[in-house]
Amino acid sequence: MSVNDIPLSLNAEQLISQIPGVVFQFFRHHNGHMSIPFMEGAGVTSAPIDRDQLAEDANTALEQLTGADYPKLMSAIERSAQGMLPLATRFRLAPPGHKAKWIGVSATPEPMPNGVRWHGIMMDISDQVSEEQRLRKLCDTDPLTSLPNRRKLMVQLTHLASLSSRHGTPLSIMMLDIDHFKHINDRWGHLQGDDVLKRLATLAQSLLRSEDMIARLGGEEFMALLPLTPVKQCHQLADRLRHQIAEHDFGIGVGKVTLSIGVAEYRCGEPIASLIERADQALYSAKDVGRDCVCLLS
Ligand SMILES: Nc1nc2c(ncn2[C@@H]2O[C@H](COP(=O)(O)OP(=O)(O)OP(=O)(O)O)[C@@H](O)[C@H]2O)c(=O)[nH]1
Repeated sequence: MSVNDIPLSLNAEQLISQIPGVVFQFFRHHNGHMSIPFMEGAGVTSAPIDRDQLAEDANTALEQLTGADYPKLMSAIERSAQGMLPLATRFRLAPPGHKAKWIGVSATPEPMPNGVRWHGIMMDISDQVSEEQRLRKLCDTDPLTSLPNRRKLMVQLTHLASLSSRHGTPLSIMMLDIDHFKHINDRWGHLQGDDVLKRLATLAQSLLRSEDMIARLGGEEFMALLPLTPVKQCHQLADRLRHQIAEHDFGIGVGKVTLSIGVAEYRCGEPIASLIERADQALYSAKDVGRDCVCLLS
């Protein structure tokens, strides 16, 4: 008997109940009313689903989606309807008392006289999303200090500079470098040097606001981004940070770890490289005038 002779043991309905996902039909009326007239399958949520209710009205259920997921899903539906393009998006499903899951949706639109109808599938993609998040974190994080790395900082700086240009709001940066770090390594060993970097990262982060970002650029060099902060305030903050570091015992005695800091403020529309260059020059000046100080180039 060939493979083709083996009778199919499942009909379409039985098959759908076996797949790890949901097959659905979604309808959006021209007046905005939404419904899910057909939905079969499993594995998307362990919470009970009122299919009759969804067949009547899906608006109420969709409005329960968390955070930005509802507007994101609505705009994906709108784009798909406008261009008759495939719908492909994801959202979080967090029914009360049940584990939150990431659901991936993929559907094809079809114009109808009174609206648009989609046929598609939904699947639990929670494992895939947490793997993506783990890899993204790995790409963006300095492994020693757990601070954001240079790559993450440049993305954030680009974003903040564009906001600052658009709204005319201040943005300052600090370039920080540990003084004579080579001596610390030579005198107390590399492991102790690593420990200084880790403790300094934690301390500096605790002294900044949650909307600020401090990143490790590499070696003993760090950069902090301070949105909505004019350079005068940034200078004061840098000085406070410098003091706290100098007075802290990093396990090798008070006063053994000091920072030189260069500060600069973003000039509306300037290239990011030139802002960094000014902060860098200010840092060189701080080193030149004797270290353990903050410099600003006018
Ligand atoms: N422990 C440790 N040391 C590092 C790490 N990355 C870079 N270094 C060391 O940091 C030292 C930096 O030395 P330099 O560039 O001469 O700077 P410095 O000694 O701080 O001198 P100034 O910046 O001029 O005050 C070198 O000895 C590097 O080996 C790290 O991840 N861990």
